[in-house]
Amino acid sequence: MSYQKIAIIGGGNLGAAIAQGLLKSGFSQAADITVTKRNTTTLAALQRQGVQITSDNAAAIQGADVVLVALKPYNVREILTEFKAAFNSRQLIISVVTGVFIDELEAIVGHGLPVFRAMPNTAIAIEESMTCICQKNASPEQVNWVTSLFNTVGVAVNIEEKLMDAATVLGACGIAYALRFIRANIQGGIEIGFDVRTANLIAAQTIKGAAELLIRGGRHPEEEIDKVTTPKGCTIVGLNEMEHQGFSSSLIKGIMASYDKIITG
Ligand SMILES: NC(=O)C1=CN([C@@H]2O[C@H](COP(=O)(O)OP(=O)(O)OC[C@H]3O[C@@H](n4cnc5c(N)ncnc54)[C@H](OP(=O)(O)O)[C@@H]3O)[C@@H](O)[C@H]2O)C=CC1
Ligand SMILES: O=C(O)[C@@H]1CCC=N1
Repeated sequence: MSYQKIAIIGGGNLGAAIAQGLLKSGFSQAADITVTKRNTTTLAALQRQGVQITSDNAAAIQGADVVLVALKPYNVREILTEFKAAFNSRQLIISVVTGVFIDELEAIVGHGLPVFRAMPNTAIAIEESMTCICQKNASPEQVNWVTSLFNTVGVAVNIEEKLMDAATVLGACGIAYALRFIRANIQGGIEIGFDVRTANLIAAQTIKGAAELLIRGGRHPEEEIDKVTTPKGCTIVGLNEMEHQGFSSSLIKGIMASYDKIITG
């Protein structure tokens, strides 16, 4: 089993970020990565690093051991169907497309190929993705290979396909939610006296530290919150005011709205 040549079909925000992560981590050599897109001008930076950039999906798929599909949900079926003749029985397919089931992809690419769905996030560009993976038709070796790919560019976890939509909301959309939380901290920080650059640094590093406390310590957030909330102190006053304003509730409702959008289309 040799999976060296990777074709990323759809080099947009996520496809390009995956190529960057594969390069940066050393998982792939630039010459082994091909990225496709109709307007290739936006991929000049990858091209300068030696990645093959093309609009020729058929050639990219034919030359690949692994075809990683990063197209939009609304045109993925049509595009894969157009190029279905380019797939062969030795390939492995990975789709990062939201809401498109393995059975649908399998029916298009044929050959009984191992088909994976992966849900990374844009932090894959800096090897810090959280990636949820599920699969069909794959051997344990193939599962290990795909898992190790995503572990190289962050942290990977294997889940059941029925949880992929939830993984999309929590892990992939979650990047935007976390960044909006950081932005709100910056806005508050400016109001209490910091310039934007300093507020940005303090907010981002503080949130990174909070996340690391959970990841390294394996703890529940409330255990760490208890260590910060001095009785009669300023933290609990701030927290309670945030909750009076619906902080946790608004986040949970946002997560549910996002999930409903995937389910209902
Ligand atoms: N962005 C994110 O954070 C995440 C996205 N996803 C999923 O990943 C997928 C991609 O999302 P995202 O990268 O944000 O979307 P983008 O729109 O940025 O990327 C899709 C790319 O596909 C290209 N494309 C369109 N038609 C073709 C074609 N015929 N051949 C080759 N390329 C084509 C487009 O470029 P052009 O028009 O130049 O061809 C575009 O750059 C989606 O399914 C999304 O749900 C999953 C997790 C996170
Ligand atoms: O917003 C979206 O639909 C995509 C899926 C996950 C992140 N971005």
